[in-house]
Amino acid sequence: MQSIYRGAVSDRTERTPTQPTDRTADTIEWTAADAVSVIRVPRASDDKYRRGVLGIRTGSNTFPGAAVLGVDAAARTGVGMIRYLGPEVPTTLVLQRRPEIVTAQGRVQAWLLGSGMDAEQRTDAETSLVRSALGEGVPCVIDAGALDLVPESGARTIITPHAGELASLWGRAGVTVERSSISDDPVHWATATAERFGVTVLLKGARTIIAGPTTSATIVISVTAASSWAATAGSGDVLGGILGALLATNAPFLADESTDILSRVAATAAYVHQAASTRASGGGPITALDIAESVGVTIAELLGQDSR
Ligand SMILES: NC(=O)C1=CN([C@@H]2O[C@H](COP(=O)(O)OP(=O)(O)OC[C@H]3O[C@@H](n4cnc5c(N)ncnc54)[C@H](O)[C@@H]3O)[C@@H](O)[C@H]2O)[C@@H](O)CC1
Ligand SMILES: Nc1ncnc2c1ncn2[C@@H]1O[C@H](COP(=O)(O)OP(=O)(O)O)[C@@H](O)[C@H]1O
Repeated sequence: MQSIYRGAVSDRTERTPTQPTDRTADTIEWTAADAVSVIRVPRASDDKYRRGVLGIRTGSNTFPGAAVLGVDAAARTGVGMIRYLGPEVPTTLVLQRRPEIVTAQGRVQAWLLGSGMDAEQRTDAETSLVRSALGEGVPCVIDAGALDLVPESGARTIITPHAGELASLWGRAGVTVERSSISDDPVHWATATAERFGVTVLLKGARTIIAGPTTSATIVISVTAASSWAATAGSGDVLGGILGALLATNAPFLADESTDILSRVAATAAYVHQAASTRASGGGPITALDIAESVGVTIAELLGQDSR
């Protein structure tokens, strides 16, 4: 497999990612080395803008915590800047937790949209702000309460539903499918969703499945959690932040729609999330914020293993 990063970013990313070996059926299990090949290490010539700016429209006055969790996770994944542009209550909480966050509008290289939103309660103004982000043409992550807008999204979109949210997405498209059917056959449903909606799908669960829209090069990737302590409220909001940051920092490489780059970035986010969960857990219970807080050191360990 040829690295799409060849000669592009840093010494670390100029190598060819490992050829995945753990194939079962048509699915590849993502490895630490695969994940490292997608993590962009800053260079001396970088500044905050060159590293990538992530725009985040998440949270609501009902679910402000989701915004805090996603922002914190994104910041710890390593991104040049985060612009958080949400309602008043989450904005206050985000700034209390992370004073580094910029709340002014401006250019971004990727968007994270929807965690902690409720599509039923979203105001027209909020909906049009999400639509406007989707229309900018930069890569987007669509989660939770913005998933109803997937039919309006562009090709460079990654959606991050759990099985229930995916069942609702199909229901809105006129196809009734039970949540349990999706959980029973996530590879089928992730693939079918990618084809039907023309987006990259990260279907969350104990075994997370990533599938891209149909091309001859399409691969289906799985990321299997080492334990299930991450099945806790807000854990998916943390994943959204990790993914958004990885998208923003990989923005220069995302223009080529003929590659599986979006799937690789999504798989890396799921890998970092499960590795951070494992590290934070140490075999015991964790909170979503524990996962976010262990992301930085988890990435450091992944990069360190790679250099040995
Ligand atoms: N701290 C926060 O602000 C959090 C916000 N969150 C946000 O909350 C929103 C809703 O996400 P969800 O995935 O929870 O919602 P969903 O609407 O996807 O799923 C709710 C489903 O769970 C079922 N359910 C509810 N309570 C149950 C119970 N006690 N036992 C069994 N089933 C039950 C409901 O019938 C429904 O089918 C999203 O926007 C999400 O991002 C969540 O991520 C949790 C943390
Ligand atoms: N049984 C499980 N074992 C391991 N990880 C899980 C399990 N169930 C869910 N997860 C992971 O936890 C996260 C849950 O996300 P989500 O369902 O969106 O929760 P929330 O909306 O509360 O943030 C996802 O990353 C998912 O892959």
